Formats: sequence, C-alpha cells, structure tokens
Amino acid sequence: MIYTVTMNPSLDYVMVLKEARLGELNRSSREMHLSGGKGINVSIVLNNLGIRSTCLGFLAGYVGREIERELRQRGCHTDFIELESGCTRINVKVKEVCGRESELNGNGPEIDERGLKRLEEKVSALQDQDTLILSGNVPQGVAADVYGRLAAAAQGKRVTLVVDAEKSLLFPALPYRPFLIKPNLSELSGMLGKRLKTREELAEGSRELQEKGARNILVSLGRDGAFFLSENGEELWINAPKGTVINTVGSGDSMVAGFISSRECGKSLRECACYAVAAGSAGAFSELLPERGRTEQLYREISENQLA
Ligand SMILES: Nc1ncnc2c1ncn2[C@@H]1O[C@H](COP(=O)(O)OP(=O)(O)OP(=O)(O)O)[C@@H](O)[C@H]1O
Ligand SMILES: O=P(O)(O)OC[C@@]1(O)O[C@H](CO)[C@@H](O)[C@@H]1O
Repeated sequence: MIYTVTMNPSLDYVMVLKEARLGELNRSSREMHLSGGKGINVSIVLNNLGIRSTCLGFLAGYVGREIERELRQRGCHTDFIELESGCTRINVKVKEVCGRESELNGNGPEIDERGLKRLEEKVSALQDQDTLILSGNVPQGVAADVYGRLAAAAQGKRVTLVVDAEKSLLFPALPYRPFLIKPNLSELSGMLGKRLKTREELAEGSRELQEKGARNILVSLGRDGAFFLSENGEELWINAPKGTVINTVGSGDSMVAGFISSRECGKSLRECACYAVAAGSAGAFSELLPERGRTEQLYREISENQLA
C-alpha cells in the first residue's frame, strides 16, 4: 500500500479574479473549494491514475470534516488523526486573468507530542513493499526533525520513502536514504545555499544531495520540465510538453504521484521520470488535478522524444 502523509492539510479556496489589487476590495468572478495539502494531492492524483493509497496526517474542526468527506466521495482511503482543538487551514489561491497565481497559506492547527506519537505508531505499522510519501509543510511548533522521526519509524522494513519538502524538513530524513526527493529549482538552491544558474551547476547540486543520502532526485523546473538524476548516475533532461497553462497549483504533487504510479506498474526509473513530467504538465494544463487520459497522452508525446 502507498501511504501519503499530510501534516498540514488545507481546503484550497480558489478565487478567480480579473485583477487582484492589494489594499482594495477585490471581487471574484468564480470560486472553487478543493481538498488540498501536498500529500492529499498526491493521493488524489494516484486515485485518478488508478492506484490506491491511504491518506495519513491530521485533520481538525469543520474544515477537516469537509476534507475527509470529499476525499471519501472521490474513493480515496483515509486514516487521519483527528485533533481535539483548532481547525484545519483554508489556503486562498488567487488566479488572475493575466495568468498570475498568488497563494495565501495558513499556519494550521497545533499538533502536540501525543498526536505525533500516534502518527509514528501508524507509520511503524507499515509493511515490506509499502511506500511512504512525506510531503509539504508542517504547522509552526512542530519540530523540523518530524520527517526524520517518521522515516526512522518506517526503518527496518523495506519501505520506499519519498520526501517532497523544503530543506529544514528534508535534511533530517536524508540519512534514511529516501528513494525519491522532488525539489523545485528554488528549493534545490535553498538546500545547497547557492544560486544554481547553469545546467551543470544544477546537475552538480543534485549529485551533492545524492551524497547526503537521496537516491533518486527529480528537480522540477516548471515550464522547462525537469532534471532527473537516478541512483545509477543516469542524468536526464526532460522537456515539458507545450500547452495552455490553466492552473499550476499542485503540479509538483502530480509529478510525485506520476513517478510513483509508474513505478507501481513496474516501469524503469527513466520511464517513471517521464511519466512524472507528463502528470505535472497534465495538471498545469487543467483546472483540477490531472486525469489519466491527458497524462497518458502527454506521456506518449514525451516518450517519443526522450525514450526513443
Ligand atoms: N508552464 C508549464 N508548462 C508545462 N508544464 C508545466 C508548466 N508549469 C509546470 N509544469 C509541469 O509541472 C511540473 C512541476 O512544476 P513546478 O516545477 O512548478 O513544481 P512545484 O514548484 O513543485 O509546483 P507546486 O509547488 O505548485 O506543486 C513541471 O516539471 C512540468 O512538468
Ligand atoms: O503550505 P504547504 O504545505 O507548503 O503547501 C500547501 C499547498 O499550497 O500545497 C498544495 C499544492 O502543492 C496545495 O494544495 C496547498 O494549499
């Protein structure tokens, strides 16, 4: 089974505006409520791609209940821990007609040590061949070594570990040799403490992260696609397909889901990386998270160029 962990889920409130102006009354022309948070997005996309997973993490209050209801309605399996106080955050995503996207992400409810222990127990119960995906931010007050703790809880079994998080959360998990990490360019630069300007610098930076413990590294590059460095030392630059961009929120999560779904189907690392880019772009080209049909279509396009 694949388990996604979302420490800090969110209800994404998407507001479509002609133009957003700070300090003024802004009225939207359309709104959407979507269950979100990075791990949850990964589970939703896996579900869209026909792969089962279980959502772990924390939910609280009426927002938490709505997220759980919506996920179950979609057919996603959930095993969240319900917090006794506080409320799961509502993240506001503002989309303007010019294509600019702005995000206002909340801090989220407090998680106490008892809650963290309960999550550790769930992770300790994972079995050989399971996959554990740790994605996204944590609320303030949760120590940055939390992903290290969860990775440690899964140790001793043959669990495939995936971490998609910024430096302070990722680094404590690196000694547990994650199978896959997926930084974007700015996260990768932050991890290495330097700006990466050329392709060679980016590849060199990825190799540095491999020395620190990451096995496979997929660096997402937005409209420029991705760079993939495999555990066998293979390097691959994958161009993103061309298309009309509608919504890039969650495209990084779609990549993680694409990679892992392809691996579940027994594909090579190279094919997984290309499928990841296809899922990321399929997400960017649609209003909602990507569906299987569009992902497969873009994968055929990408693989004609990359895997010939
Ligand atoms: N303009 C675009 N055109 C085509 N594909 C895109 C575009 N923007 C994003 N993508 C696809 O989505 C993938 C992930 O994008 P990006 O690098 O922005 O991830 P991210 O920063 O982790 O995203 P997020 O945090 O919003 O989930 C890219 O590798 C690419 O496949
Ligand atoms: O605050 P975090 O955890 O870094 O990011 C949360 C978030 O922006 O990430 C997802 C898109 O990747 C959204 O569904 C959600 O609102």
